[in-house]
Amino acid sequence: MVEQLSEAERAEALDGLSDWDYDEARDAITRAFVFADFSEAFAFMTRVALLAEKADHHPEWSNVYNRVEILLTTHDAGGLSGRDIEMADAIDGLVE
Ligand SMILES: C[C@H](O)[C@H](O)[C@H]1CNC2=NC(N)=NC(=O)C2=N1
Repeated sequence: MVEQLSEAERAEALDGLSDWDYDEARDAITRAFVFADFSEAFAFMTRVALLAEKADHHPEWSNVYNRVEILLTTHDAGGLSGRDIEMADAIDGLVE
Protein backbone atom coordinates (compact mmCIF):
# COMPACT_ATOMS: atom_id res chain seq x y z
CA MET A 1 0.00 0.00 0.00
CA VAL A 2 1.45 3.32 -1.05
CA GLU A 3 1.51 5.97 1.69
CA GLN A 4 0.79 9.68 1.44
CA LEU A 5 3.93 11.73 2.24
CA SER A 6 4.07 13.42 5.64
CA GLU A 7 4.53 17.19 5.74
CA ALA A 8 8.26 16.80 6.45
CA GLU A 9 8.72 14.21 3.69
CA ARG A 10 6.82 16.43 1.28
CA ALA A 11 8.92 19.51 2.13
CA GLU A 12 12.13 17.56 1.53
CA ALA A 13 10.85 16.10 -1.75
CA LEU A 14 9.68 19.49 -3.04
CA ASP A 15 13.10 20.97 -2.33
CA GLY A 16 14.46 18.76 -5.08
CA LEU A 17 11.69 19.60 -7.56
CA SER A 18 12.16 23.30 -8.23
CA ASP A 19 10.12 23.35 -11.46
CA TRP A 20 6.99 21.91 -9.85
CA ASP A 21 4.37 23.79 -7.82
CA TYR A 22 2.59 22.34 -4.84
CA ASP A 23 -1.22 22.37 -5.02
CA GLU A 24 -2.33 22.30 -1.41
CA ALA A 25 -6.03 21.79 -2.16
CA ARG A 26 -5.30 18.62 -4.15
CA ASP A 27 -2.15 17.53 -2.26
CA ALA A 28 -0.58 17.33 -5.70
CA ILE A 29 2.26 18.78 -7.74
CA THR A 30 1.83 20.57 -11.05
CA ARG A 31 4.04 21.72 -13.88
CA ALA A 32 3.29 23.32 -17.25
CA PHE A 33 5.44 22.48 -20.28
CA VAL A 34 5.54 24.62 -23.42
CA PHE A 35 6.82 23.30 -26.75
CA ALA A 36 7.40 24.72 -30.21
CA ASP A 37 4.16 23.30 -31.60
CA PHE A 38 1.53 20.59 -31.17
CA SER A 39 3.72 17.84 -32.66
CA GLU A 40 6.42 18.43 -30.05
CA ALA A 41 3.85 18.57 -27.25
CA PHE A 42 2.20 15.35 -28.37
CA ALA A 43 5.55 13.57 -28.76
CA PHE A 44 6.30 14.52 -25.15
CA MET A 45 2.89 13.23 -24.03
CA THR A 46 3.59 9.93 -25.77
CA ARG A 47 6.84 9.57 -23.87
CA VAL A 48 5.14 10.45 -20.58
CA ALA A 49 2.40 7.92 -21.34
CA LEU A 50 5.01 5.17 -21.79
CA LEU A 51 6.64 6.12 -18.47
CA ALA A 52 3.23 6.13 -16.79
CA GLU A 53 2.32 2.69 -18.10
CA LYS A 54 5.68 1.27 -17.05
CA ALA A 55 5.31 2.69 -13.53
CA ASP A 56 1.54 2.04 -13.38
CA HIS A 57 1.25 5.62 -12.22
CA HIS A 58 -0.74 8.02 -14.38
CA PRO A 59 -0.82 11.81 -14.63
CA GLU A 60 -3.85 14.04 -14.73
CA TRP A 61 -3.12 16.32 -17.64
CA SER A 62 -4.40 18.63 -20.32
CA ASN A 63 -3.05 19.78 -23.64
CA VAL A 64 -3.85 22.90 -25.63
CA TYR A 65 -1.80 23.14 -28.84
CA ASN A 66 1.84 23.48 -27.63
CA ARG A 67 1.12 23.51 -23.88
CA VAL A 68 0.91 20.45 -21.63
CA GLU A 69 -0.20 20.83 -18.00
CA ILE A 70 0.50 17.91 -15.69
CA LEU A 71 -0.82 17.25 -12.19
CA LEU A 72 0.58 14.37 -10.17
CA THR A 73 -1.09 12.90 -7.13
CA THR A 74 -1.67 9.36 -5.92
CA HIS A 75 -5.32 8.34 -5.94
CA ASP A 76 -4.60 5.14 -3.99
CA ALA A 77 -2.98 7.20 -1.19
CA GLY A 78 -5.40 10.15 -1.20
CA GLY A 79 -2.60 12.63 -1.92
CA LEU A 80 1.04 13.10 -2.77
CA SER A 81 3.28 10.02 -2.44
CA GLY A 82 6.79 8.97 -3.36
CA ARG A 83 5.39 7.68 -6.66
CA ASP A 84 4.56 11.24 -7.71
CA ILE A 85 8.06 12.41 -6.87
CA GLU A 86 9.59 9.57 -8.89
CA MET A 87 7.29 10.32 -11.82
CA ALA A 88 8.10 14.05 -11.68
CA ASP A 89 11.82 13.23 -11.73
CA ALA A 90 11.34 10.90 -14.69
CA ILE A 91 9.26 13.50 -16.59
CA ASP A 92 11.89 16.17 -15.89
CA GLY A 93 14.44 13.77 -17.35
CA LEU A 94 12.58 13.87 -20.67
CA VAL A 95 13.00 17.63 -21.08
CA GLU A 96 16.49 18.21 -19.63
C1 LIG B 1 -4.65 -0.73 -10.12
C2 LIG B 1 -3.60 0.30 -10.44
O1 LIG B 1 -2.36 -0.15 -10.02
C3 LIG B 1 -3.87 1.61 -9.75
O2 LIG B 1 -5.20 2.03 -9.94
C4 LIG B 1 -2.88 2.71 -10.13
C5 LIG B 1 -2.99 3.16 -11.57
N1 LIG B 1 -2.45 4.48 -11.76
C6 LIG B 1 -2.44 5.39 -10.77
N2 LIG B 1 -2.10 6.66 -11.00
C7 LIG B 1 -2.14 7.57 -10.04
N3 LIG B 1 -1.81 8.83 -10.31
N4 LIG B 1 -2.51 7.25 -8.80
C8 LIG B 1 -2.85 6.01 -8.46
O3 LIG B 1 -3.18 5.76 -7.30
C9 LIG B 1 -2.80 5.01 -9.46
N5 LIG B 1 -3.08 3.77 -9.20
